Amino acid sequence: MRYGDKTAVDSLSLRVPRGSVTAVLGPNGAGKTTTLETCEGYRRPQAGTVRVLGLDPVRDRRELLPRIGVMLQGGGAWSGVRAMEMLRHVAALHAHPLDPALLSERLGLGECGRTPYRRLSGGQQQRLGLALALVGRPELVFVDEPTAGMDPAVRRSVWDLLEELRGDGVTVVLTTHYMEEAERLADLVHIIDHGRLVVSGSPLELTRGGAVSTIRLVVTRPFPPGAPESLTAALGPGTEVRLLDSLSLQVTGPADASTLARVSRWCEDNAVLPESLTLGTRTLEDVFLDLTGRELTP
Ligand SMILES: Nc1ncnc2c1ncn2[C@@H]1O[C@H](COP(=O)(O)OP(=O)(O)OP(=O)(O)O)[C@@H](O)[C@H]1O
Repeated sequence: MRYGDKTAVDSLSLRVPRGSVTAVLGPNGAGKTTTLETCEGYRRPQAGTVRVLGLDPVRDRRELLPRIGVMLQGGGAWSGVRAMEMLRHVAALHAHPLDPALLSERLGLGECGRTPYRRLSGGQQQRLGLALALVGRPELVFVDEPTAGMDPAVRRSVWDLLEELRGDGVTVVLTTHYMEEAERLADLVHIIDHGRLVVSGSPLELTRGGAVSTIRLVVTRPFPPGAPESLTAALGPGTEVRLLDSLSLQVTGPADASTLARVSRWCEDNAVLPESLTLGTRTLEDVFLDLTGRELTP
């Protein structure tokens, strides 16, 4: 997919298993929304093929639309329409809708049912957007940044709902910036950057790739100059040391007792007083950084 000279999605090849939750993860401008919009039939691919439930999203739109739900990143409702009015309207367009009252209750929209769309808070607009995507009992739902702008409690209730959908056999494709969201919800994560696939796998496969883990060292006074290089030399091959800030660094490599002992000996030899030394598995953030050399969330 190109916009003028700009290539937004480039030779991207993804497959989403039925009944799974698939997360498309990537930094701003990676091409996530363009990918989703192409699957939803809003954009015709300039090259390549898209099939959704076996159908062509542009050519077979009439057949496909009743079977999918779409939550856009913003908008999707008239500015003056009241929340419940909109939900009931969309429900009425479907053959076997969910009960709008129950769904709105579930998403905590009860108290703002009479509020015009433009006066809803960002989080309420998001929840209404999700309700609109789900009310027609879709087989497959596309959700673009479903919990952006939501407070943590509401975000968790949306996660519960998305998990229930999977339990009911609904296929969920979501884009997200939140690592925690992808790690918690997704069966399969596709990390994309500059419109290309960087890596795919389950969160566990990606974060536990081999025996690689991290050790995080936090110290009480700033590290001496050249600390990462000297620690790298002390640890030997197979480990990588990255300064996170003046008081903390991260070692990536085999997080075993011998590496821990060497880190601790290096602290002693360099008069560095550790405040904490913690072992952790890698996050999807680390995976992205390793593969691209850049941060996922700026
Ligand atoms: N309508 C458009 N016209 C021109 N360029 C566009 C258009 N839509 C997107 N782009 C560009 O295409 C690239 C991919 O954009 P896209 O919105 O698909 O990324 P994204 O991963 O969804 O980003 P975000 O996380 O910010 O939503 C970006 O560089 C963006 O600036």
